[in-house]
Amino acid sequence: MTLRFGVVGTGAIGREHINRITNKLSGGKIVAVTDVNHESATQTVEAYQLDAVVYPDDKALIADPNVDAVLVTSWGPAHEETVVAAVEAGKYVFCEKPLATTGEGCLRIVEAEMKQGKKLVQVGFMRRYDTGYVQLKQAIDNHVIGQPLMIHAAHRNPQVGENYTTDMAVVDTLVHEIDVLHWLVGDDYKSVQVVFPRKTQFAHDKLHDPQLFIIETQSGIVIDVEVFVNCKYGYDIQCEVIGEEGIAKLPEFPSIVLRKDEKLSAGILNDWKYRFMDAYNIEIQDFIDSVTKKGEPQGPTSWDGYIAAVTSDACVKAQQTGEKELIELQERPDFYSEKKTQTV
Ligand SMILES: NC(=O)c1ccc[n+]([C@@H]2O[C@H](COP(=O)([O-])OP(=O)(O)OC[C@H]3O[C@@H](n4cnc5c(N)ncnc54)[C@H](O)[C@@H]3O)[C@@H](O)[C@H]2O)c1
Ligand SMILES: O[C@H]1[C@H](O)[C@@H](O)[C@H](O)[C@@H](O)[C@H]1O
Repeated sequence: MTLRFGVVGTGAIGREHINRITNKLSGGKIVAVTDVNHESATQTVEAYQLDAVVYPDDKALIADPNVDAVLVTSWGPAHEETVVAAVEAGKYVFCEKPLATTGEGCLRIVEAEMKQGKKLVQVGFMRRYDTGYVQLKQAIDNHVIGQPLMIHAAHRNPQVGENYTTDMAVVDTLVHEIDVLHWLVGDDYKSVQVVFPRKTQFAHDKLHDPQLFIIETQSGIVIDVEVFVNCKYGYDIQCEVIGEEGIAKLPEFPSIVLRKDEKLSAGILNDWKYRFMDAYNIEIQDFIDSVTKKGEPQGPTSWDGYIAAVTSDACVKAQQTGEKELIELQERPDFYSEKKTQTV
């Protein structure tokens, strides 16, 4: 069976996903597209030579009986409305982060999905599909390093644009660690505190950069994540889990090692698109395969989207108050229980 996708939002990542579904992966086909910028949608159909209908809006696209799954790659604030409408129409959804910009918005999606009686939604937290993170999780799950006690992580971008503000360090950047780290250790978050070190001269007025987030889990694991989005030297993702019996570290992105001009050197990437290229391919292939073969996506769920939204809210609040803020989640419905939710 071919999974027929309708795409809402033909910007940067929308086009990347269209390209991978059309030219790299198997079992999926783009049959419809829409974008508030109509020209972007028509140009995308031309550029990728798609046999796809261009719809005026998401409602018309969702109503197309040829659309089995809706790929939501519009701006974050538009996600909730599209996802709820698609789920109510019984369509599968692959939604880029954020699932919705608030915890309440995510809960509305959760309710709509539970009403349908089966999982329809996968959230685009691609790091769970990155080989390095998968290996880290295996080491933790197989007790190779004993109980995890601490995690040191860093999320560094070479630079960001003028429109990137202090809160975006959470909702745009830290959100990846928020998702992947609780999955890694199988624990829920309890609290967060933010420390602002001396500001780099390369950050513009509306951005405090770098920032240090100290997050505690329910079982007492302490996680520190440095978010530094004008680090200059490259795109760099670090994660080290300190356990009772050893330490497990995320592998470096592969690079040849040069011996030249009296120097020993290895390359560092400068763009997130390359760092997680394989993970994006694997996550969308997994969505296609699990929906077509098992009738349900098996990746990050709407509940994971909810956890990320509530945690993001607490992190932004902690940025503003300077206090330790509690991360208070509602009880996980049985529908999303860990046993029922297969992990990658
Ligand atoms: N998983 C990741 O690593 C990752 C990476 C980049 C972006 N993202 C997420 O993907 C989403 C899109 O990011 P982007 O970089 O492609 O942005 P973008 O601005 O390049 O593209 C967004 C597109 O959505 C369109 N759009 C906005 N509202 C719409 C609506 N209501 N209906 C239809 N079209 C609409 C815009 O016109 C634009 O073409 C964001 O939520 C972003 O956070 C995730
Ligand atoms: O939207 C991007 C993307 O999510 C990247 O993975 C992250 O490193 C960037 O900080 C963010 O701006």
